Amino acid sequence: MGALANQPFVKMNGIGNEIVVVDLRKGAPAIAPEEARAAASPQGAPYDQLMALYPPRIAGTDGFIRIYNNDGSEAGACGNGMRCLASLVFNESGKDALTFETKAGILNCWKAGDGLYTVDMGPPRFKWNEIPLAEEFRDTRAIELQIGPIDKPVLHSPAVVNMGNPHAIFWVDDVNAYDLAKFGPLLENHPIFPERANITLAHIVSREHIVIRTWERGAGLTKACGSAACATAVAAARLKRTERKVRVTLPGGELTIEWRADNDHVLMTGPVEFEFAGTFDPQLFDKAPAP
Ligand SMILES: N[C@@H](CCC[C@H](N)C(=O)O)C(=O)O
Repeated sequence: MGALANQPFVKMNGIGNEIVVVDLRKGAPAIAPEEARAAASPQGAPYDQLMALYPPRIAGTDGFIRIYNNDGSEAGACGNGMRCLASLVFNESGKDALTFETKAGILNCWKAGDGLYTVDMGPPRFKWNEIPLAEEFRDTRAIELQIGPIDKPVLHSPAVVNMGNPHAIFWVDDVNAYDLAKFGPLLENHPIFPERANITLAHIVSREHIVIRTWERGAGLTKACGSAACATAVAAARLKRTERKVRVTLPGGELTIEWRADNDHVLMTGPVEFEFAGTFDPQLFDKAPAP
């Protein structure tokens, strides 16, 4: 028996990023890739990311979180999912601040008022081997990568950032003018990204406002990707094109992102929405398709 059969779940969204939260604090094995894929099927609870909450492994933390994409792969960070999961733990615990261990490190969350939640996503990483990239680039503010005809590229020179996950950001004038469903998978799986990458189109509207659309590694087109919003804000500020605090508009809503000058951490603030609660049918996992 795997981890998810008969397991209660909560379906939520973070500005349209489809999130399923599973509370495994009573103990359960790690979720196998085929189980994660079966859980995301139409007979399960279709999601972009599944957030699995395990008992704390480090004293002083509120739990250990593992994050799964709907293709069964594991993600390091998920900003929208963190807000959703934290909102549930805030409700049950009455606490004002929470600390979770994730693959991307220790993340703190707190209530920001007006139904908003802030997640401290930690510091961004910029070195080529931290993104990671397959070859050395000394300056990751714009790397040599393009798609389309060699003399007339459709997209080119992305900034790359690791924000718990690998991100590539292409600067454009209109995020809706590109077929991201076509270019996204090509770029996500480009050999320059040995661990694949999240692909974002970003339009800088002003020094305080950016509009983005993201093709997510392991999940495809989503209405919102919180870590992409963080990565984009950081990349734009690094190029001195924006302030360190910006409003980011995504297809599903808005986030406020602040790259702190004092400790280098990136703070993401936004809402969450509860949709429904359910229980995973064990038969779903009997029929789990082979990878
Ligand atoms: N939607 C998430 C990011 C999801 C992780 C990503 N697909 C990956 O595997 O890198 C967010 O809100 O940050």
